[in-house]
Amino acid sequence: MVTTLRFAKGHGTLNDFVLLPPDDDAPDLDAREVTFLCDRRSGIGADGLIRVVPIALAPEEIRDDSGEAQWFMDYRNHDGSIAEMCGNGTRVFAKYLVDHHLVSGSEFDIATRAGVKRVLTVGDGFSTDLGPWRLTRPAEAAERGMDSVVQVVGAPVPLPALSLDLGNPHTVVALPQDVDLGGLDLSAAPHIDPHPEHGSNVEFVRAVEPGQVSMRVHERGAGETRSCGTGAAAAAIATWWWAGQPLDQLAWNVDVPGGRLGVRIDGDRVWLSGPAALVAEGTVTLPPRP
Ligand SMILES: N[C@@H](CCC[C@H](N)C(=O)O)C(=O)O
Repeated sequence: MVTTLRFAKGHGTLNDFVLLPPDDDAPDLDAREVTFLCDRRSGIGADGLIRVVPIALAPEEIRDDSGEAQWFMDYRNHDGSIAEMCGNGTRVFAKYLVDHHLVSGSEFDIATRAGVKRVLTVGDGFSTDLGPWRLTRPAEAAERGMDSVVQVVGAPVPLPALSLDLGNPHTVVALPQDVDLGGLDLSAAPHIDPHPEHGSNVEFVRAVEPGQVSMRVHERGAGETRSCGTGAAAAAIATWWWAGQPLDQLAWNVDVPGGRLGVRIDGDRVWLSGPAALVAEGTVTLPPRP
């Protein structure tokens, strides 16, 4: 049987996504089909895939916890694995909902596997309440500021890192001044010790000035990407944590290869803001199932 799907393509600071519009008849995609769609040569090409799912068709555990949300962001990584959350994805998802008149007003909720997220329209982009953040290993983080080490090609020695949970897992490395951020080789996954049970996104961060960092990221399930929204939030929170949590430094600019993201730390919650763009719509035919 030939399956043809409608799709849209979008990005947030060059973290790019294939979006599949609401479609009652669309089949559940397996990992092979997700990787086909995300492949940059044989498919459309993207860091991840987002299905736009009416809340009534979302899995029961998502529906039960969906509050006012009318839409579920079903997120898959480039390799077909499921991720709990995608910060840049929430803005591109919001852009799709707004442009297709699927929501009204300038504030609305979207359901994700990491809970309901409120999105606000701001300027030419969106701001998302990513919700609560937490230190993955608070005792070690409080005592030493670090809880793991990361080995990466381009750094001479393993580098201390801090693990954070933003709904999805992050390991943030503060780059020493003598290691060049641009010189790191992120073509292979950095090695984390101890290895997180469910894997981790890994952010390499250079503090530029108070309230500003530069970052590169290796994403779980996708490899190096030009941006990661939850990663930017983790990078800002970790840098703020290492600085002693100063109350006059709650707003951060995070520069990534794909542009600039804003992060605002609000107690145990965190907000992410930035642009979102839709660049194409079309149809695509899936390879036949074996
Ligand atoms: N790019 C995203 C994060 C996508 C999921 C991540 N790769 C994971 O597996 O947790 C973002 O903008 O947050």
